[in-house]
Amino acid sequence: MANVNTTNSTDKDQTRDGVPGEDRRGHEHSRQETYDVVVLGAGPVGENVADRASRTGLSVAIVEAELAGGECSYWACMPSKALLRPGAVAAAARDVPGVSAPSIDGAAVLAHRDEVVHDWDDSGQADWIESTGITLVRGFGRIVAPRTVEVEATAVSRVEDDASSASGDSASNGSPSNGSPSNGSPSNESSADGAPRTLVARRAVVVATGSVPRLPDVPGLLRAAPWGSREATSVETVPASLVVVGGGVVAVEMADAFAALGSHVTLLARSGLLGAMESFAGEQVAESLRGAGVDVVLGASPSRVDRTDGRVRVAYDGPDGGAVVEADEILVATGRVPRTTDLGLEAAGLPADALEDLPRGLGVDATGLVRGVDGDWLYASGDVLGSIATTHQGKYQARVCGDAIAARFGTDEREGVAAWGGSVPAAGTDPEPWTRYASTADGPAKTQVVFTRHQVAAVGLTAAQAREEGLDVRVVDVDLAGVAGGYLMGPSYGGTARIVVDEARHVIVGATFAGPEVAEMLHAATVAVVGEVPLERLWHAVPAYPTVSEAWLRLLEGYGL
Ligand SMILES: Cc1cc2nc3c(=O)[nH]c(=O)nc-3n(C[C@H](O)[C@H](O)[C@H](O)COP(=O)(O)OP(=O)(O)OC[C@H]3O[C@@H](n4cnc5c(N)ncnc54)[C@H](O)[C@@H]3O)c2cc1C
Ligand SMILES: NC(=O)c1ccc[n+]([C@@H]2O[C@H](COP(=O)([O-])OP(=O)(O)OC[C@H]3O[C@@H](n4cnc5c(N)ncnc54)[C@H](O)[C@@H]3O)[C@@H](O)[C@H]2O)c1
Repeated sequence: MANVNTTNSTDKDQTRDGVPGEDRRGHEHSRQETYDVVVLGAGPVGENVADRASRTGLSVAIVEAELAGGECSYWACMPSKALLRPGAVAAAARDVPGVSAPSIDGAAVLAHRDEVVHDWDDSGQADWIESTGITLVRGFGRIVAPRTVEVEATAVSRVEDDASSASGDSASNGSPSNGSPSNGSPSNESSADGAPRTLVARRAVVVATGSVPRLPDVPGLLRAAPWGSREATSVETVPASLVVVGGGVVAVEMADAFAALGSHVTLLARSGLLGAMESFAGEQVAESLRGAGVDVVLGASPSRVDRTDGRVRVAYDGPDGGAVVEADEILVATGRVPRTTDLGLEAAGLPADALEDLPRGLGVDATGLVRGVDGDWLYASGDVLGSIATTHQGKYQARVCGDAIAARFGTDEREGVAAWGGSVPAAGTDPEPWTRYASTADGPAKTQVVFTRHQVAAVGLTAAQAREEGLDVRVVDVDLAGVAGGYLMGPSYGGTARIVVDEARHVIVGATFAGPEVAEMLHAATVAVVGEVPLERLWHAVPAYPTVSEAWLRLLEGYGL
């Protein structure tokens, strides 16, 4: 068991701040180092927390078991979008009169994907981390006592084991997480002799360990070597045929990408597509996928999977009594679960109900502080919370969490921070919504874009969700084909824009856009929702002619303004 260094606050103990020390007390082979903050997981969320927390003079270590930059950079957001873009561009070009038929070179697309993920080499990310003064510790971290993390060198296999079955998923992205991916050949291994390192956090430990795919319990599935999203996004040879199981974001995006790359894709969804969004979104994406040659089977649940002679056979119950579909590969995209196992959270002093809830994620307040832990030293952000699983919302939580830690424990003045938002609330005190240290937007203003060629971009509540919350809402829809900017995109351009208006306040509480290239329409709606801009004021925001954004004019006219 690691020796817990109980030094507090500003003590400069045997190990210098943030610098690996020579202290070997208590553990036979363990090195003990003391930092103010230890972050578990260097995905986009962990990196952002670490960056923010370090800005008021706190020493910060970040522990990463695989690649700095996380799932998003190497196996999720970035490679998936690199695989999706060619199909969308080709479809858009096909719709413009006078443009010769575009073709897709699969090998070139995969080569570009390799560039986007920096050949799974995270040295750029590692360099960025080190350049900020944060210490990157390579290895698998586990909480062994309050404020104490032990880091084991055998990191890569442990996280893969955790993802088990289908595969682990992770991704990276932008600023902190914008650089290059890594390759799991650590530059900062947990210790030269392979012995665990013990990291003591004087102030806070932040769990940002992400999520892993969830596999349904279907007979024969595991033996059929199914793909998870990692296998799909890192594919080296495009299969001639692919069965995709699931109707969520991963399923529709990957079905679209592989269809564009030349696979014959069958998508089996147990209900409609994109069930968490407005129903027209899933219906239009299904139609678009069918147009791209995908066999979309709705109401289909796999009952048995077999692989023989390299071919996968998937029997499913569904329309007309079900059927069997055959393909070269099967991708399972049936959701993700927070990565909370084997993190030693039992040693963290979580209350019994929180321990029971761990498979569903860690419960935090609006600053990211885990509820019910003595001493208020445990924080969490991102996919591991089990609430929202997108990089941008995770990074938003991370900015709030990192800033709250920096403000609660830091010593240096942080330029710019005092200028807005006031003082940080005491640990355990809920901050006021929409104030500096509250991740309020996670509820009423969360955003998501689905990057299929017929995109879906949504913010806030669907009409059904708003009604469930007891709001008196009015819904306005506009056909994007009727907007001059839409017509100019191409004769077959079409889609839908919807706003959900809270009639009591005359503000938009939700908006959804479905159609080619609508992603960039989203932020205007997000600003309207977060700003609670009254419709009568929004009326003065004049969209330029002839852009697809003129849909806003039609939406307000549809409302009666
Ligand atoms: C196919 C796919 C496509 C996606 N596309 C998008 C998109 O376009 N846009 C979007 O916003 N979101 C997208 N997402 C979601 C996005 O990838 C996640 O929301 C995001 O990666 C979450 O970031 P995170 O830092 O919480 O977790 P992760 O990115 O999973 O990072 C967690 C990190 O912690 C490390 N780790 C775990 N346990 C330990 C441990 N014990 N010790 C040390 N390190 C540990 C892992 O190795 C990993 O690097 C996509 C997801 C998938 C699967
Ligand atoms: N563009 C993006 O922002 C993006 C892209 C990909 C993934 N992500 C994130 O990654 C997360 C995971 O994506 P996902 O698509 O795996 O999950 P999801 O929750 O979006 O969809 C899961 C799908 O699997 C189905 N399903 C669940 N259990 C099943 C079972 N036992 N049998 C058959 N079907 C079953 C559900 O009905 C649903 O259609 C999401 O939270 C998403 O936000 C985001």
